[in-house]
Amino acid sequence: MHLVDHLSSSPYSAVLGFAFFSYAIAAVRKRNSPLDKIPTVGPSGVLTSWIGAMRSFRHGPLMIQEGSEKYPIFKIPTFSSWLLVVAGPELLEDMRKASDEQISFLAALDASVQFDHTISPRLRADDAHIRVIRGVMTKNIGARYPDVLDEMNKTLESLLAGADKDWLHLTAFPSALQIVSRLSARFFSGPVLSSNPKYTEIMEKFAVHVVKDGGMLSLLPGWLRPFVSRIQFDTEGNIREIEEYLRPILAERLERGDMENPDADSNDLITWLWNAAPEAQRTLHDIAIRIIWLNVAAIRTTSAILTHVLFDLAIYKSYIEPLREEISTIVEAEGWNKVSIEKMKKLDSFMKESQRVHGSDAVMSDRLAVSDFTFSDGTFIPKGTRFAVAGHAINHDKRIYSNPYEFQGFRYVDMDPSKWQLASLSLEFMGFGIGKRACPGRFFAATELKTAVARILLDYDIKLTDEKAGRPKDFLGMFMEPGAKAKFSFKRRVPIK
Ligand code: HEM
Repeated sequence: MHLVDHLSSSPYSAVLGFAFFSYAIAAVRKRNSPLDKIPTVGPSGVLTSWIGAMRSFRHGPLMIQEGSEKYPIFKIPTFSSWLLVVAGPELLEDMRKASDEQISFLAALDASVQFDHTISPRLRADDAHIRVIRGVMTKNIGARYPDVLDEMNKTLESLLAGADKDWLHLTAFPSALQIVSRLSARFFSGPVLSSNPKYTEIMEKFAVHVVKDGGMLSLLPGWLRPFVSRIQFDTEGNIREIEEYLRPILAERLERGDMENPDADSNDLITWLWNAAPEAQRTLHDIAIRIIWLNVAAIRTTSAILTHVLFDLAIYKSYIEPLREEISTIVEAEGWNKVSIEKMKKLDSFMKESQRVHGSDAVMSDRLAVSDFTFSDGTFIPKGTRFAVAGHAINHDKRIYSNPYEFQGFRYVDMDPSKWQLASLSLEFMGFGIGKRACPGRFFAATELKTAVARILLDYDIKLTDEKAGRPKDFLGMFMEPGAKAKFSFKRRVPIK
């Protein structure tokens, strides 16, 4: 029998017919899709894009680097959908200027971290916590600086207690997490909670839970999410525990009438959030979930940068002495305070370079088009499209940086501080995001991080525990992860006073 006759008279014909029909529909749909006009990195055919998805799974950051060098906006195939990436300066400027009603940061964030299940749907009720960070919290960094310094000293005393006589080996990222969660807890909610390891442990657990479990839940159908979420993490139980820690503090302040005129001890996030919240959200629960979310936003990001900076100090040792000299000269003349920390320009530059080279994800600043959106070059994306910025590629663009892959710790020392300080925003540096929803905590993060590194540099020597193995690989998929297991070692260089 001829092959065609065989196929047409066998069950294969039905399968083949169905496959051909599906392919034809997919091809027509694809041709009509507005995204089809946007250039693709990797194969873009209905079937071949699966090969591209496999490539992007293994080498996504490289494909994004390639796309950024060729196009201002492009897409790469992934297993679930196209990943749309913006890299060109004019298009980034369009994103910077766009309103939340056009492209939404929160809708994109919510889609990936699933707030309803990982923290609470009430988080969406109001933006009070964002107003607080941008306003009263940032204004109070100077006034509250002594707490940051005191907590840093206490944290180092306990974390590095074994480093007096010999090298102490510590797993890098968890140690940075410990430092940052204590500093954040002290600044956010005072010394009683920052010195309570159970409180900081729950906050650290939330930081992992929201990102990891949220990401996993987002891949499941909506009806399954509440069940899986309950199996993964006892969100409600953990929130209740945080409420119990906050309850006596809040009750005492309300009884004393401290909220309107906070003294030094009650001038913190608990009071600020209470005052900023609309009446209906002045509840223990609402304060607790907002503090949890701000901890999540603050802890992982800051700990990752601290780890990268400490790795870079251990590797580029020639920077250590000039940095120590700068820090000790300024501290001897002016003491430890927010202004003296701001004057540490070499330290600022070193940390910014560390963030540039190692600290940005391949794609970041996700947005969701909540209405149809047209970029200034005419590129159209329909309502409902998610897109992101080529963070790592922009930070390694040779049109912006000379020798972009070379670590130059003092690259920004003499550059315009409004654009090139650690906490500055610029479309040529992707660290704290872009536009109206750029990180509101960046000023606190910069002060906290510089204090931590300055204290460590003055009192300790640092090296990679396994110098031969070198620095761990940066990327885990599209994300910059500072290596979960890598260790660094510390040894005290000045006696304890
Ligand atoms: C080095 C440390 C940090 C880094 C690298 C970082 C980075 C970022 C980035 C990239 C975004 C998204 C911006 C965008 O999509 O355009 C963001 C948002 C945010 N960050 Fe940070 N962040 C850091 C520290 C902090 C700290 C310490 C806080 C809290 C005090 C904080 C609170 C937030 C909040 C609340 C948002 C969401 C803003 C909104 O809803 O508009 N971050 N951060």
